[in-house]
Parts: sequence; C-alpha cells; structure tokens
Amino acid sequence: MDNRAPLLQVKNLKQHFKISRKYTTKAVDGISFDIYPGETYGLVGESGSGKSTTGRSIIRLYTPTDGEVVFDGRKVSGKLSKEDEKYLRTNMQMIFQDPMACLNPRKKVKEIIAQGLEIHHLYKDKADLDEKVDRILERVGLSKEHATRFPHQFSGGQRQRIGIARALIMNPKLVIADEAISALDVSIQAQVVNLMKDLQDELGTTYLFIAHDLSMVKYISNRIGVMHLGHIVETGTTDEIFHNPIHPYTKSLLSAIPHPNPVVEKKRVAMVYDMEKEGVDYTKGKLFQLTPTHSVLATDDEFVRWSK
Ligand SMILES: Nc1ncnc2c1ncn2[C@@H]1O[C@H](COP(=O)(O)OP(=O)(O)OP(=O)(O)O)[C@@H](O)[C@H]1O
Repeated sequence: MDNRAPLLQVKNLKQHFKISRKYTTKAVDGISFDIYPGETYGLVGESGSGKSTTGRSIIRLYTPTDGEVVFDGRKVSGKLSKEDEKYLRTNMQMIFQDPMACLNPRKKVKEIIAQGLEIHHLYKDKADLDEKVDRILERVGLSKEHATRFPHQFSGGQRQRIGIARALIMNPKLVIADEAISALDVSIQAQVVNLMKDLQDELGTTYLFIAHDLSMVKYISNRIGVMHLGHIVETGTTDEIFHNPIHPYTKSLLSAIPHPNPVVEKKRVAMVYDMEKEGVDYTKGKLFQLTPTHSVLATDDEFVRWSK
C-alpha cells in the first residue's frame, strides 16, 4: 500500500436525508476510504447507490449526518477558518455529468473558466488572466478562439472539456468527476478519459471518478470502491476487483459488462444478485481484509460462502 499520507480520508461518512416524519433515506451509511496523491479512485455502483451523495458530501455541498472527511490534513466539515475555506474551495473541484446544466448559457467560455480565479483573486492582472484561460483551453484540446464563444456553440464533448478546464485552471489537488463522461457518445468518452489521464500525468491531480459504467472505470482507476445502498461492499485495486471479486454484488456488476467480442458476448451470463434471497444485511457486516488493498463487507458466514 502507499506509504504516503492520503490526500483524502473519508471516515465512517453518513449522509441521511429526512424525507418525512417517519422516513429517512440513508443515501450514504457509514463509508470509509482513502485516496492517495496522484491516484484515481473509482466509485462504482448502480443508480441510487449513493455515489453522487458521497462526492457532494466530500465537496461540502451537504453537511454530513455523521463521520468525517479530512482533505490534505484539514478537516472538511464544521466551522472552518477563512484560510481553510479558501484552501478547500480552490483545491477540490468537481466536474459534473451534464456540463450544459452547470455552464451559465449567458456567459462566454472565458468568463466561465476564469470565474474561480477571479473569485479568489488568483491572477495578477487582466493579461495574466487571459493568458491562463488561453493556456488551459489549449491543454484541454480547445483553442483560444473558443474563449469568446457561448456554451451552446459547442458539442457535448467540447462542453465537457470546458468543464474540465474550469476545474483544472484552479490547479486543484483533487477533482471529483461525477459521471463526467456518462452523457457522451462512447467514442467521445474515450477521448475525454484520455484527456483526464494525460492531465493527471502532467499535473499530478488526484481523481475521485464516480461512474456506473465499469469499463471506463477499469481503464482510468488505480483502485475501485463498489458501492451499494449507501455502503462500500468491496474495495480493491482495479486488478483485484476485476480478477478476484468476492462480493456477489461486485460479481453481478462485472457480469453485466458487455464483451466486445460478439462470440464471447453471446455466451455471457449476467449474474443476478438478490440480497433478500441471500439474506444480506449490510449493517451486520464487517470488513474482511483479503490483501492490504482488498477488502469486502460481509458477515462471517457470508465471507466463507462468498470466498469459495
Ligand atoms: N437531496 C436529497 N434528498 C433526498 N434524497 C436524496 C437526495 N440526494 C439523493 N437522495 C437519495 O439518496 C439515494 C442515493 O442517491 P445518489 O444520487 O447519491 O446515488 P447515485 O449512486 O449517485 O445514483 P445516480 O447515478 O442515479 O445519481 C437515492 O435513493 C436518492 O433518491
């Protein structure tokens, strides 16, 4: 395992939403994971498993119900000093699924991208700001001619590049990419993921990559956390998750990935995970450590059964 201090520590994070007097949704129900500098941690799971809520709690869009998030040695929740507040706002950035929904349609691309630097006064003068915008546009595969255009004048893939530029111009330590490529065509998805990888190599950025599509997660992640109903049921290196999955939920997700070879694809059998039938209750499980990097949430009986 990595000897360095983690960049992000999520400790027993809970994010519950009170829906009515009687009903509370436990969107995130006590998850823990660390992310090390320069790595990509993929958070996967089907819709409603709590992935977005996790990302949003980390970046402080929500106040956690319980637990703790520590970023670069600084506690993220609670009352923060002005300095910590600024540090977090610049060093943690988020890229969202639908760039159109979060790019102001009335603003030019250069205004959108420069906004973070302007708010935090992170530029010398107007010329410096323009230069920074031009440079980041070029880095994400757009050109300075694009700076004066409006979001609607771009394709989906280009708009996602604008979202990436807006996040990366802050030179953040952590980028949370929440289904950042899900809305794009498959060929464009690969382009955007490659761009994110290149920028990571160049800048050393750390990613929390949230997605339901395991094939892209496999390609970009060093480690993966598999999330279901507010719990991380299995975590491991990408190799461990893909080649030695233990939890039946992980196995069912893997078995749902279409195979590119039509002959193999024809024989693919999707595994069904029926947790009621299996009698699984995540709140009764504990973490079983298979290797220093691979662990699974299970009761004693389940662990014996699932590891066979
Ligand atoms: N602000 C909220 N208020 C109430 N319930 C919420 C809120 N945000 C999320 N939820 C609920 O929490 C659960 C987890 O949602 P979340 O969006 O985190 O899952 P997800 O894995 O990211 O799925 P998706 O990919 O569909 O967004 C869902 O049942 C959702 O309805």
